[in-house]
Amino acid sequence: MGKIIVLEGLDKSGKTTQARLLFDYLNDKYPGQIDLFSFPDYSTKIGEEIRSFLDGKVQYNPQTKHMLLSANRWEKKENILESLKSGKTIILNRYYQSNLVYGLANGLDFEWLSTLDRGMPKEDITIILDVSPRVSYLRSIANNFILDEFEKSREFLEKVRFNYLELAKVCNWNVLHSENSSDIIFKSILDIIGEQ
Ligand SMILES: Nc1ncnc2c1ncn2[C@@H]1O[C@H](COP(=O)(O)OP(=O)(O)O)[C@@H](O)[C@H]1O
Ligand SMILES: Cc1cn([C@H]2C[C@H](O)[C@@H](COP(=O)(O)OP(=O)(O)O)O2)c(=O)[nH]c1=O
Repeated sequence: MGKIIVLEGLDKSGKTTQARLLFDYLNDKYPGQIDLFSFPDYSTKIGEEIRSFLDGKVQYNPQTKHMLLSANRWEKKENILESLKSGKTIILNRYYQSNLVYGLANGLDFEWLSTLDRGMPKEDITIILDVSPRVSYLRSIANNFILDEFEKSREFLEKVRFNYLELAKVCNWNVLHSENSSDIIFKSILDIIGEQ
């Protein structure tokens, strides 16, 4: 395969669930040939800083937040390139697309946001798991999740969803209705990546 597949969507849209299912499925089919990366990667120093502002423990202006979110990907550039060089397929649970849609919703400029990730490996396929902010919220409270700074406002999540759907039209992103069961969504993902 040797592809970069990006899973995107609102918080609690099912990205982690589907990334795991896809990893297990592909890794069975192509043993040792699949890597999975998630962003934000909270395990690094920059990741810890991201966790702190998402938890409201430190305050930054939107530019600084989105620069840190981008820097967190640059930290992983060599790891991603290494995987690609060895011919592996990479599944990304969020990538630069998150910074575009959330950054726009935070009032930042599209070109400025795009530049932050310019030079990072380009994806082959982007799949947006589309759910309404209401479903995102209901899944959060059903699981007693604590809402982070970006998840607290329904109006903000409406903007993020709008941005996903608008950018999907011009950026060739696949939009998948994701309020169905995990099984149905997973089958559609396999269809999109041509692995059915
Ligand atoms: N298709 C689905 N239908 C109902 N609940 C789901 C579905 N997919 C995931 N969930 C649940 O929603 C919550 C968020 O899922 P998760 O995969 O962690 O989303 P994300 O990574 O996008 O935040 C979890 O509790 C998960 O079990
Ligand atoms: C990776 C990334 C995430 N985000 C936002 C989306 C989410 O609201 C928030 C945290 O990501 P999230 O996927 O919700 O992390 P977790 O599920 O582990 O809590 O950061 C950006 O704005 N830009 C980015 O580049």
